[in-house]
Amino acid sequence: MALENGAWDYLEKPPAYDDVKLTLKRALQFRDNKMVSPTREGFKSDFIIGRSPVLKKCLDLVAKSARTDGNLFISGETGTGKDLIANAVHLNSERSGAPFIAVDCTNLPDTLVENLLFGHAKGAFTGAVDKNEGLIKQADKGTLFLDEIGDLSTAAQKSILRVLQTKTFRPLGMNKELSCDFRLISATNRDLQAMVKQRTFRKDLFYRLVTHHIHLPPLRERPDDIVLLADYYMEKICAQFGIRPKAMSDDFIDTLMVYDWKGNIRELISVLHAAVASGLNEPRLNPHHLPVALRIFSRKKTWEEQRPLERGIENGLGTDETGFPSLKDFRHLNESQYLDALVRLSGGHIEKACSMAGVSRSGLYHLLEKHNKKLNP
Ligand SMILES: Nc1ncnc2c1ncn2[C@@H]1O[C@H](COP(=O)(O)OP(=O)(O)OP(=O)(O)O)[C@@H](O)[C@H]1O
Repeated sequence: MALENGAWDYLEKPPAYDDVKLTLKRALQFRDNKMVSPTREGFKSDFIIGRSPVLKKCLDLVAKSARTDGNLFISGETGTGKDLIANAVHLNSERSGAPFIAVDCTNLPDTLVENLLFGHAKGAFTGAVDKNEGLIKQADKGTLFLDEIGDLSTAAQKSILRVLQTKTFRPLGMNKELSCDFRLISATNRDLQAMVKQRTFRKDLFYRLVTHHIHLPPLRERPDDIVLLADYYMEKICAQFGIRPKAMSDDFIDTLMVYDWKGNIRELISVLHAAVASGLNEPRLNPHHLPVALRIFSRKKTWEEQRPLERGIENGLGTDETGFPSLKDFRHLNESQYLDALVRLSGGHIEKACSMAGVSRSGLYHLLEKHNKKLNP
């Protein structure tokens, strides 16, 4: 009844910490998506997850670009969402009622490019028993998305440039030119500017492509988005498995946040799939459900980041000036290690812990909160 009357979610008593956290996170994300910047008013983007400042900036550009009709070029590492953004631009543009035609330019043989893009007339070559409408004609009034444009051969670059300049093309075996009206979006994870310098990509084509340019940041540069994406995809993946969404422990999330995500969001989705499969019968996922290579990477990185400080402490601060910790860091780490030992040795009993440490209850809770630790981890 409560849900029917507009409640966001409900929690069963006694509420588990993870459940409260998950529910609050979802509610905050929902609120954030509603409080979009004025540039994005009316822009449909609830399928694009993330609220890091860098992503928000990109989305403002995406929304602006959707309102215009100039060619858009999207760059970014593999798996950062170039395809997703191209779709969002089309969906939010005036061309959304017409087709969105995507072409993967990887490994397109020269012999096929013209036929694929421009189509052919009946009898144009042996085997052409029917006429074939090429992708450019299919994208008429809509959007043509050339994915991995950096992989186009020189010959194909020339053909595309001509279409962009004249807005006409000629199907194979036809003796007249046809006109076309499409918006071009292109994307690549290669450094197109460097390719122009090396003369492996045409400069004139490059300038035609980049009326608008959006660069999607890699996931490791927006770690806050990792948590939101993990929540979003955890729910989806669990729904695919036909199970309740699994909670993720703080350690699990920390491990994800430290990883470098070379395959970006695509890699995150596949890691979550693997984790769900590995912890299928458990309500909460822990780091041991993650692939070993990922855990080793994250552990090593955390260890290396902490190393100068820990080394300093282990050596009684030694004599080496390099990596000498600030007093604040030194105190913080000592305090944190002290709390770990206190929690362990007191067995998590508050009275015992207070008496061992000689602090008040509120003092101990304050310290635990400061270090993001719990008495009963
Ligand atoms: N911000 C996001 N929110 C939700 N899902 C995302 C987001 N960004 C990417 N994804 C998802 O990540 C996966 C990879 O995204 P996409 O295929 O768009 O990446 P790409 O940059 O085009 O990769 P490639 O260069 O390899 O073609 C897709 O499943 C996509 O839906």
